[in-house]
Amino acid sequence: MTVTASFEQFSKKRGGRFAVQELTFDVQAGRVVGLIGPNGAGKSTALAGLTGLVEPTSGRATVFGTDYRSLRRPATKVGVNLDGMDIEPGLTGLRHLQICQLAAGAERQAVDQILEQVDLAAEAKKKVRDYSLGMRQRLGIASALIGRPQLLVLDEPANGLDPEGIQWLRRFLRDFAASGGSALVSSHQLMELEQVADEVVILKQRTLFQGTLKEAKALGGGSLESAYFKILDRAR
Ligand SMILES: Nc1ncnc2c1ncn2[C@@H]1O[C@H](COP(=O)(O)OP(=O)(O)OP(=O)(O)O)[C@@H](O)[C@H]1O
Repeated sequence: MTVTASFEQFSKKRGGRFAVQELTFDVQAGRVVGLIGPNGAGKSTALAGLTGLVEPTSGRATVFGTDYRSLRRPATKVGVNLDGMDIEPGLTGLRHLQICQLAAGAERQAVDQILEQVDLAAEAKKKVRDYSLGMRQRLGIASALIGRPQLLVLDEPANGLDPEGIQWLRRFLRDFAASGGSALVSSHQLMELEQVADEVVILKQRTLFQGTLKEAKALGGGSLESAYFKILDRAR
């Protein structure tokens, strides 16, 4: 199995205390891994560490066996959409994606293909300020896809999506994994994650659980949500 992302004893102190402590797990090709935990658990910090936006205090987080920052054309390997990666509201969706395409060194035709893929072709010439939250979310995913990466790192991708959008995201992630891609996805939407993840990591500064979705659900009598609350309760 090919490991596409790896945390090895990854720890990060923020504001004098550990936001994440000794996080260790791998993401393998063809797998969707869900990263869950309460607000402030360190999920965004872990994803930022993986994508070179924060330096670990100790340990490592790597993609394809190396630091994200040392990848030559990172967007062709790893597609990233994190919280706070705001899109300039005065640009059209099309223009935003063209800029991403140039920055990624991707082919020009990728822009139209990916707009189709995320169902935004009809709204591509609208300004981002006139997009709904769900449309902005899909544009963010489009930006992550522009370099045709093999690994996706997505922070709360289901936020703001309507039921159709959620269904689209689920199908998209399953197809992406079926074609050999992998994804590390943080989410608060446990019911949603239950539909899409192969593996689950529950984080609250430290790892409280890691295993397959099946193992997690078994702990909660068949429900990821019940397992999640049980595991958090035990850790109190
Ligand atoms: N730039 C920062 N400076 C100082 N502390 C920070 C910073 N960013 C995050 N933190 C702290 O690190 C901890 C983890 O935050 P983080 O955003 O990684 O959690 P999260 O699991 O993504 O939360 P949420 O689900 O609310 O998005 C929190 O205690 C937070 O206050």
